[in-house]
Amino acid sequence: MSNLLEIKNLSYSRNLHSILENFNLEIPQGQIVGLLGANGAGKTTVMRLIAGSFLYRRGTISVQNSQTVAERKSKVSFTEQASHLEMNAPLSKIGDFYNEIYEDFNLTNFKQLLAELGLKIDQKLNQLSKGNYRKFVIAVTLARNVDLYLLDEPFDGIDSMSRKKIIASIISWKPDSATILVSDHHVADIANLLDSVVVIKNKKVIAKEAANTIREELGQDIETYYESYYGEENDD
Ligand SMILES: Nc1ncnc2c1ncn2[C@@H]1O[C@H](COP(=O)(O)OP(=O)(O)OP(=O)(O)O)[C@@H](O)[C@H]1O
Repeated sequence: MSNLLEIKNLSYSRNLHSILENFNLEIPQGQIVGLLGANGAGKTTVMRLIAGSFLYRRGTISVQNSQTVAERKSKVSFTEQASHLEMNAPLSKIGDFYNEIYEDFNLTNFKQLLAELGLKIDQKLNQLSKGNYRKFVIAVTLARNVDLYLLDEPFDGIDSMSRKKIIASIISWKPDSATILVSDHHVADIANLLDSVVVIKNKKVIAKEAANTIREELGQDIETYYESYYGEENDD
């Protein structure tokens, strides 16, 4: 299986504060991978670096063998890109807007995802509750046809029954070739979605394991596996 995402020896600092050091990560095509770590571990930063919203000086990031920011941007759909939208616009207009700016946007899929998530196309963005807004962000992110989807805490503010429904929608929507990196603090809730997990701590990937191995060979659930690595960050 070829790697869709390859991050090699990545180091990244912000305002002289080192956030990632010699960070390495490989993700095969077609997998749904949970990016786990405590608050401040660097999950959002890693996604911003992959998506090209943050620039790095040391190391390499390649998505489907593309390393330039412009090429990566065309291959990645990131939940954070759904910001700075016209809040007074109905979802139909936002769909049309995305359809104009992204060649890979699939309007039919967008409408279908909205319907599956219980949202109406004529609702205005500023009329959505926090949870429904998050559902819209998931729909607009997944409606692009790209190699890699970055979902940063996509279920934040969504009630647990809706989470289950959304996770079922993602599983049924996902094309075999699509790769998803998803962060979430409610590990148990997303466990069924995941093919593997990656744990970030002390600026690095400290653990990476297939979900099947965790369950069948280690005899643990994913939350217990994660908790065995969770703890205080080193203050170095
Ligand atoms: N502008 C900044 N200058 C310096 N350090 C920053 C800046 N913004 C973020 N950081 C630091 O970067 C680190 C990683 O933050 P990041 O948001 O990526 O973590 P996270 O794992 O996504 O956290 P959370 O789970 O709380 O969302 C944190 O230690 C944070 O303090």
